[in-house]
Amino acid sequence: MDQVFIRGLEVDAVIGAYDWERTIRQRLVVDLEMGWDIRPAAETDDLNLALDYASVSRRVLEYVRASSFELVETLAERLATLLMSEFHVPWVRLRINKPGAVTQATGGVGVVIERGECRA
Ligand SMILES: Nc1nc2c(c(=O)[nH]1)N=C([C@H](O)[C@@H](O)CO)CN2
Repeated sequence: MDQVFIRGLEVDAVIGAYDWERTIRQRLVVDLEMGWDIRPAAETDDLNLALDYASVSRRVLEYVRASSFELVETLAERLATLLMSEFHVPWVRLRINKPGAVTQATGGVGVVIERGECRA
């Protein structure tokens, strides 16, 4: 299946399991790959038939900024559910990187999840 992607979406949120983390905002970086048949949009050159990466980005930023979960796992699951229900995305691969969490992990730490069905 075709994909629409968003890479390196940076947003600050309350996220963390420890008491000190509940009082600060920390940087998260979100990467999304979303299954989407791009042919209807390509054939008509019509944004209404495309999965609008700008709209998705705005919604994800709004949701993450307002969230305050302890685990990146919880945030990842909620975001996947949101994308599938609000944007009718049939399949999503989602990475949440919390780059400041482990100083020695220079590439960051976090989770990658895939949800939904990726039809061929
Ligand atoms: N698998 C996870 N491990 C850890 C998480 C998490 O969300 N998922 N969170 C923490 C702490 O909040 C950490 O980021 C503080 O530095 C530890 N491990």
